[in-house]
Amino acid sequence: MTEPVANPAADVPEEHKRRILTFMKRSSAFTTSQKQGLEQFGGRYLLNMEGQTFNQEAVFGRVAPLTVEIGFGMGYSLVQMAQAAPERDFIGIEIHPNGIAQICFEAGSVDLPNLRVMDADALLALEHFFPDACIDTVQLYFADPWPKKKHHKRRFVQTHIMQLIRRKLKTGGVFHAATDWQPYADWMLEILEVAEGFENMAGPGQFAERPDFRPLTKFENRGQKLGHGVWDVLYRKVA
Ligand SMILES: C[S@@+](CC[C@H](N)C(=O)[O-])C[C@H]1O[C@@H](n2cnc3c(N)ncnc32)[C@H](O)[C@@H]1O
Repeated sequence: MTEPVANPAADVPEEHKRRILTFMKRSSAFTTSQKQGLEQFGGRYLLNMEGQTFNQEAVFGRVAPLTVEIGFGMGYSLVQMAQAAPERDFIGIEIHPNGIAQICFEAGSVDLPNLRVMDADALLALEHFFPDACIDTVQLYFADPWPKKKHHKRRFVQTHIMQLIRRKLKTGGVFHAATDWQPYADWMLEILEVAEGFENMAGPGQFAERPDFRPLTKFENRGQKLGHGVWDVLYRKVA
């Protein structure tokens, strides 16, 4: 997997400049479907977190098990997951404008009722938008591995971020991550094995079997073509 390429023209909001970011903001011209995605379906699928607190009943018209995906990329696999699990609600969080527009198009094209999307840094969304103990699953698939040592601080899986996720998960809720970058897989295992309030669902020190419910993502597919392996970790919040 390659590191994201910096786009000097991309605008970085002031509040992001002072924090360690887990992403590099980049964007390209919208395709016709991406334009259509925002124009036709943005109103239905985009959630605005400004001054708001998440209320599942108000957003989805029901209370159902809730999955939040951090960094869904173009969103194809998240749409597939939501289609395959109509009994659950899904919220995808992404900062890549093309991905946000694309997922609106994909979801709108199949009239998907159980998905919403946030154009936000997931760390800010988790901290400010979601109440504590409201999420059943947080998933993080093929997150940027930030392979250089000086960038390890930008990896999403960090001890303090796992405690933020723990706070937002219900007891019994699950954190699920997958990566095709072995050093990041080892890094995640090392952090999660000692993370307070979590237990490894695969057994101490073990990676999990690839679960059937996780569709092949765009980056997983890319990794497979490069001959990379894939590592899943599944941790349950126990307290
Ligand atoms: C390597 S891509 C993987 C995309 C997708 N999950 C896949 O497997 O194809 C990682 C994505 O995470 C997004 N991302 C990274 N940090 C994020 C954050 N703090 N909030 C929202 N999205 C983030 C990036 O914009 C990027 O699209």
